[in-house]
Amino acid sequence: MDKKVTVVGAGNVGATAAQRLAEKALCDVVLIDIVEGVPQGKALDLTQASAIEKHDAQIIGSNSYEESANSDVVIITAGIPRKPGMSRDDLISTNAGIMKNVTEQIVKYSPDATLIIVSNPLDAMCHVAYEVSGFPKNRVIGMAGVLDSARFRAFIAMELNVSIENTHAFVLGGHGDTMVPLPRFSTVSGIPITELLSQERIDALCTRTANGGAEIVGLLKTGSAFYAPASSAVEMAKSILFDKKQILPCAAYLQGEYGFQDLFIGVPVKLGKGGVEEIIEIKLTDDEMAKLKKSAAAVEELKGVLAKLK
Ligand SMILES: NC(=O)C1=CN([C@@H]2O[C@H](COP(=O)(O)OP(=O)(O)OC[C@H]3O[C@@H](n4cnc5c(N)ncnc54)[C@H](O)[C@@H]3O)[C@@H](O)[C@H]2O)C=CC1
Ligand SMILES: O=C([O-])CC(=O)C(=O)O
Repeated sequence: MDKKVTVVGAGNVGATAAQRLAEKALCDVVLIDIVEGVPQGKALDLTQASAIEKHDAQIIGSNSYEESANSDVVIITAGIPRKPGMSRDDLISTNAGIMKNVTEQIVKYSPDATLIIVSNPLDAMCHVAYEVSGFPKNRVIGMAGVLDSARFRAFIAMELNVSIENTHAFVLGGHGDTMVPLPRFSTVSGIPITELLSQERIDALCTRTANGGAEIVGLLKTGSAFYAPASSAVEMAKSILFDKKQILPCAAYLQGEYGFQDLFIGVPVKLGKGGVEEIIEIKLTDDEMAKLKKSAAAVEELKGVLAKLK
């Protein structure tokens, strides 16, 4: 294939993302992990499945980065997931070290790649990858808003008993407890949900969305969600690889947009061959802006934790 994506971390999110990339025949895939045998075993298993799934994507597993050379996109999922009772922020010290190490290796072999960061705490990990890579801001992007919006869409479809295909939703802000679902911009066939649901029900769906990750951690007990996270990262990769210019909520590095400076946070962006090709600034109400500021303050706090870890 003429496109190549490396997925770092061959665990739940990484292996599922590799499967989706290959089975959608989007690109060749290199799957990397530190655990010996795991990326190789999963790559071989996926290759054997391709006989039945009918695609020609090459899938290679490795413990080193040579095979990743010249990737168009790199999805970084390496790191530990949380367990019940933990917040994503509790992962910061372990995952910051892993993110630094992985990013150093990636840039050595794929200096022109666009990075899609998945590891948590997401917005803080974007800061680590951005600083360590030295990449321009348009080529370091965090996956969170696509997932959080997919959750919101699922809850809207369940509530109204309509096709999830008809739903659209926007969740902005950091990927933590303070994320900001935006009902005004969340629609069913173009109709804002504010026209279709009571404020009380909307509030309930927003709360469930903000707790969407924790709800699944509570059910799984041994780790966190991975099917929808993998789908979300692949959706972003597809828009970049095929220059689709989709407008998706992603963590992007803001330099003045929405009034924030030097901060990764979820906002609507245009994703194409150039990575983040545009940050879309929508006019928010005072209440929405206050929520976004609160969410930004939580990310700022994590930036402070990162500075102390150095
Ligand atoms: N941004 C988001 O919306 C989401 C983020 N996540 C985060 O993604 C991360 C991965 O989650 P899962 O795949 O469920 O975890 P997992 O434990 O199944 O997989 C993580 C993999 O990373 C590998 N790894 C650890 N250190 C590494 C290193 N230095 N180099 C290469 N590989 C390394 C591990 O061996 C493991 O196979 C977690 O931090 C989780 O919190 C998960 C879901 C959604
Ligand atoms: O909840 C977690 O720890 C994993 C994650 O970010 C999500 O599923 O939204």
